[in-house]
Amino acid sequence: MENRPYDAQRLARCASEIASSVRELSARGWTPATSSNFSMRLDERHVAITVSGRDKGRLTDDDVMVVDLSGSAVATDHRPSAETLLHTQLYARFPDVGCVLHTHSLNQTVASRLYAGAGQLRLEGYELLKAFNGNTTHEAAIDLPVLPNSQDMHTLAAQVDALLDNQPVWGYLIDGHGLYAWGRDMGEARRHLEAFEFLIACELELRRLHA
Ligand SMILES: CSC[C@@H](O)[C@@H](O)C(=O)COP(=O)(O)O
Ligand SMILES: [Zn+2]
Repeated sequence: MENRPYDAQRLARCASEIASSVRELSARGWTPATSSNFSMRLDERHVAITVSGRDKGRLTDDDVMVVDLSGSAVATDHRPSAETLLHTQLYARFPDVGCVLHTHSLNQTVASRLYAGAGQLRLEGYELLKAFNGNTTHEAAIDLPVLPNSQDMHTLAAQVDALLDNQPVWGYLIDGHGLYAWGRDMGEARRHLEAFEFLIACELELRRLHA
């Protein structure tokens, strides 16, 4: 058996968890045209992440590879997600982060366009705010940041770093692009992702109704 610098059994479990979760999210239409990327922490130095360009609706365990915290591929010739740096920066900065999910749903993308000027979308007064750690009441508010898009990952990562310096957040939108959300494990990251998606949809619907 080859000697790998990470636990191969943990990789197998994470790859399976990522692939099945991603297929579910894809079935909801949140990952059009091969977009979106997903990862889980393997250990202090390694991350399991989706291979770049794969069809997320048909994702298999083999479409998940390993990178180190600088984003370099480990023990594989596969190319990691083009947005790997946006994942690894969270793992490097927060030892508690165990899973990062990035999707391109219609609601996320439309909201990112509408609120890019304001730089954030305020989510306030919703029972579902309790899906985020630390919130115990609907009488709360979360400002979901909206960052300018860039094809230069270092530019994007610098914007995210500045954001994380200023406030505790569980996710952010990128203008015309999509949503990043994370948590301590897949369950928590999905809860955050689904809560953001639902609350964003509520805000868009209220705008449509001019409420
Ligand atoms: C198919 S366009 C979307 C990509 O540019 C990117 O934003 C994305 O989410 C997926 O990139 P990937 O390299 O497959 O992880
Ligand atoms: Zn993307």
